Amino acid sequence: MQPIHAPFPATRLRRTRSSSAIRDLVQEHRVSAADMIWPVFICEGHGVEQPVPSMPGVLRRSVDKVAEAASEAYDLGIPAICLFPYTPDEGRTADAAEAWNPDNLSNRATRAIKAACPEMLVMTDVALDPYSDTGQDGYVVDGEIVNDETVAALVKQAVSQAEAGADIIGPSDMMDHRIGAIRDALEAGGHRNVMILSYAAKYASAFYGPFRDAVGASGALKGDKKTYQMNPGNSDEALRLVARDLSEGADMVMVKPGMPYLDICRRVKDQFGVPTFAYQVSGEYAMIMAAAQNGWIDEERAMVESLLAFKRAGCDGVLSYFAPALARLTGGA
Ligand SMILES: NCc1[nH]cc(CCC(=O)O)c1CC(=O)O
Repeated sequence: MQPIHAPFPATRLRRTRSSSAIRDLVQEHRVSAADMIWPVFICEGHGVEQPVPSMPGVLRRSVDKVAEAASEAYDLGIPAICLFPYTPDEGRTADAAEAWNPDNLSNRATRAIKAACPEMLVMTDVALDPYSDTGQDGYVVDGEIVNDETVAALVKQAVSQAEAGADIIGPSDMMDHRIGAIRDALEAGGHRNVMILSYAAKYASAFYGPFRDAVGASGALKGDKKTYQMNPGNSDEALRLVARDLSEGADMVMVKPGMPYLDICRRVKDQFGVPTFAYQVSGEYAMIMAAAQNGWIDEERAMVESLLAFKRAGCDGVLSYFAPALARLTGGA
């Protein structure tokens, strides 16, 4: 795009910045509750709301409390919530069988949210890390994260989530061919309208640290995730992953983390034109909150500015722990 540009003073670009009214009128991008998917942490118990120390303002909630919070969030204009279970070490096994238990924490929370607020879209996480004794997203055999055996387990996990009432399945594991395998199983099981939001371009990132505390995975994790999550030095590879996942039946795609990867968001949106999301992950949230709590930046302004960046980069929506705070600030959809 080449803007027509008359020489000064015919053109004074400050004219359209000269009052709040004109600034609002010419604003290109906006972010509101309607753009948000809210990630929440669930724990066992009743009436539990437990702060996550490395994520100020974020709680682990028991199923009853998560259902309550989901209804409140929907009333604030947030259309979707994404569930992450906290599993204590004793709940983790070599076969990760809890992942497809119809009564596991995630599936109980899905049913409770759907009962309390049927309109709220429930997104669930497909990966073995909350349930594996290694903290890895896949099975480990002789030190290798084995792909195909893991995919078979992920399919069982995804089907159990769909049966519990999940609207959006979010495979975050980065195994090859899991989207195709899950899509086939959903079709075969009659779950034709269950959507898949693929964590298509998920990087092996230092910014997941606080999340691993929140779900109890920090102590469990052995090694790193570099043989399946992406190398932060790559971007063409992200486009190949998105193309592959779309060809296997993903309805929507995600780039993760968010702020360090806005170039990837833009390339994905430009190249594919599909519903594109970014995950502003735990470490990004923690950085902003830590600086704000030290009085070094303004929390509200930094929050809005960081979320607006995703819209400008071409994202249709954002997964962010700031969702309720943004919704309260902007007054809903
Ligand atoms: N399947 C794991 C998973 N799903 C979402 C996150 C991170 C989210 C965040 O940091 O907010 C992770 C962490 C990881 O890959 O180790």
